[in-house]
Amino acid sequence: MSAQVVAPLHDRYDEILTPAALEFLAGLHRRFEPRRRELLAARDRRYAELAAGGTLDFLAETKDVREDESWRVASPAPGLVDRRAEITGPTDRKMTINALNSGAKVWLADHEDANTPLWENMIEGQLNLRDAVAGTISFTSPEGKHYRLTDGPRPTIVVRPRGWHLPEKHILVDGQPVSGSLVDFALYCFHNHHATRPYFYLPKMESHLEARLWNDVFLHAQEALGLPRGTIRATVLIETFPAAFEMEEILYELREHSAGLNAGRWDYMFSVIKKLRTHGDDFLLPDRNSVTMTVPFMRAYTELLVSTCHKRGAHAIGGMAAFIPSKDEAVNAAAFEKVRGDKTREANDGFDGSWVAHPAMVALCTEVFDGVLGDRPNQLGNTRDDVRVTAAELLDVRSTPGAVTEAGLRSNISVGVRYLEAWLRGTGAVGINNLMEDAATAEISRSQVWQWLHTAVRLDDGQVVDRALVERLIDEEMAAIAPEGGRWAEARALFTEMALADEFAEFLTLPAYERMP
Ligand SMILES: CC(=O)SCCNC(=O)CCNC(=O)[C@H](O)C(C)(C)COP(=O)(O)OP(=O)(O)OC[C@H]1O[C@@H](n2cnc3c(N)ncnc32)[C@H](O)[C@@H]1OP(=O)(O)O
Ligand SMILES: O=CC(=O)O
Repeated sequence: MSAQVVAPLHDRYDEILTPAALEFLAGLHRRFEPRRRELLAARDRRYAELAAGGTLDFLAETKDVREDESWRVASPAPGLVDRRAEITGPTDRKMTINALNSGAKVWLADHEDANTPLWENMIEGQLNLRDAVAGTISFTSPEGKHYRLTDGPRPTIVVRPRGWHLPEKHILVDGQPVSGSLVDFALYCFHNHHATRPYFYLPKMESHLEARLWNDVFLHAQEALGLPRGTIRATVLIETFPAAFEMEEILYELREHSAGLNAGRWDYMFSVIKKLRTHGDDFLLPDRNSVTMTVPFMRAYTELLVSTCHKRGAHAIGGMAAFIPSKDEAVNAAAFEKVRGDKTREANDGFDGSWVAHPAMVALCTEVFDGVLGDRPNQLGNTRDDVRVTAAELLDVRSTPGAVTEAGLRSNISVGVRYLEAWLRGTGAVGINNLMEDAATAEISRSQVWQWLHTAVRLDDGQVVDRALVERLIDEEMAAIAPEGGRWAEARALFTEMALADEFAEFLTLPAYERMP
């Protein structure tokens, strides 16, 4: 039996949900679902060890991989040699065209954190990707503005599928929901491998064994589709605390298919909070917006990422500065200055390129990397032999300067509820207070509220965070938002539930997905 679709089939959905594509997906599901489940259970076991007082360290059992100087990842694939400016964003039709016209070298086409896994988003996203790859995509907005692809070089498309934890409840195999990761991977790969090389950004992995699972998925897919080994390429986001201790092993597992690593800073912060949320002051971060990339634990992580990548011939791609353009001139100038500073630090540290959230920032990122790369397509030769990062440095969260404040608590509440409201409506990335907010940044906000409450943190003004305070601030922040229409009541209820519950929700997207039609 093939995969079964249990959701409405709108116009053109039959072009994506073809019998052959569903058969391919069902084959992947049957082969890999038991391992996916086992690896998710392994995450839980590892967390239980941490909660019981354990710590993170480089793995003893993979020492040989780290100490073997001889191996390298595959040479950079066509379209992925020069990655100095990468734009990220959802795959809705208008933004797909805007991203492809942006002048970036790469477009991260996001089926993950900048997207809501609403059924329509997922399937229409695949249609948009297919039309984009074919070069036929166009769009007319409700206001009558026409969008089409401009002439000139276009970014290489790199699709970010959902993480291993997310199910796709609208497609069943043998009565079970399939993995969202496999749906996004399979449908894109199946429909586009004739016209383009299938490239991916892989999110939220917690171990090299999860990378091994992806590698086996690639091997199987290549064989099933008649593609030469190594055609599929993947850049892995190092964005969980455990993965920072396994960067080299992750490259090794995917070496035939590797296109490097990316420093997914926002999810990384979320993971630091999540994994050591009950460990007290040693792992207590100050207000979200005060944690910069230059604090010791973030610096250790990015330095290790660049040196690990370049030692193995892999690209190191920088992360997202969340400042976005504004209509207010002063705010806009400050946003560009902050992004310039961030990209300059990354380029000087040896990154080969970096991310921007908005087309208006592509030129800035390009200019900064041009300044360091010049005519070279990347700086893989900058092996950063000066870098030595210890486990203790990766774990040094305690040295992060800054305070936990009522303003920070309020901001976390306000951002968390606003983001959830947009998410429930089907929008996965929004601008709030001149910052790009997506699932990763919102995860930090709601996790800090949980952590500060459940460990009774004392704010800088002496107040202790307790249930009464959080409930009062939720009331006040909701009053300030003055919500009308939309899905505010559900967003507030979900945020409150996640903030106050004894059990920490592993991902905000899981309970939110249950509330989605
Ligand atoms: C932590 C991480 O995982 S980061 C990676 C995931 N996050 C993302 O990818 C976020 C990407 N960015 C975005 O989604 C958007 O920039 C937002 C939501 C933050 C702001 O979007 P808007 O409010 O539409 O911004 P703004 O009004 O300035 O946009 C101007 C134009 O640029 C377009 N645009 C803005 N960002 C993008 C983008 N990333 N890709 C393509 N087009 C974009 C808008 O669609 C709009 O087009 P139009 O003029 O043709 O209507
Ligand atoms: O996915 C990227 C991040 O910063 O999180």
